[in-house]
Amino acid sequence: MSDGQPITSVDGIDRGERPVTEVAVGVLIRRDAAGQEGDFLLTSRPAGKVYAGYWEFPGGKFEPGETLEQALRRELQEELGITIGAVHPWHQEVFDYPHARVRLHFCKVYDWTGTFEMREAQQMAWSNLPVASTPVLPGTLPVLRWFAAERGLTGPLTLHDGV
Ligand SMILES: Nc1nc2c([nH]c(=O)n2[C@@H]2O[C@H](COP(=O)(O)OP(=O)(O)OP(=O)(O)O)[C@@H](O)[C@H]2O)c(=O)[nH]1
Repeated sequence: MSDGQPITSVDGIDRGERPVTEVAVGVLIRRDAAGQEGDFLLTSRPAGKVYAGYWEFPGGKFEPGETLEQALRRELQEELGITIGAVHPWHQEVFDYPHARVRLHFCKVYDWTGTFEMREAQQMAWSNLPVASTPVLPGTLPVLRWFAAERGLTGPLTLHDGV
């Protein structure tokens, strides 16, 4: 189920009703002195996970009883070693992958403390459009579209994916 939200199938296959896994995703953004949004942080998926090596925004699944903010705070601490400040929910999307149906709760984050540590041996890249770190996860592409719309950009979203 998806609570009536549109579902995007990554491969065009309709798998019918499936349980939805809630995922908290952090879109960390650097702002300039004037407060304008600039680079955003992408991380690569660690070896051993589905879509290993693909680039995404850091985050992960809610644990039982967690709120969105709690899940995001915990995931970014666990994966990156940072403590985030305010969480700004931005967009939600439901994606149907062969391995799972996920509802991605994308949140903007502008403030954090601590030093970035790649605790899952992933890579990180401060990025801007068009994104050079490819391939990106299918469920990550909409974020690049939203950035392009907000920033009034019409060119390619990535340098190598042909999108
Ligand atoms: N973190 C993250 N996950 C995404 C994004 N886009 C997207 O489709 N996903 C999907 O959301 C799910 C997140 O699961 P995950 O494996 O990263 O979560 P986790 O860290 O809790 O993993 P684990 O507890 O299974 O090890 C995956 O199915 C992943 O393919 C994204 O931008 N960021």
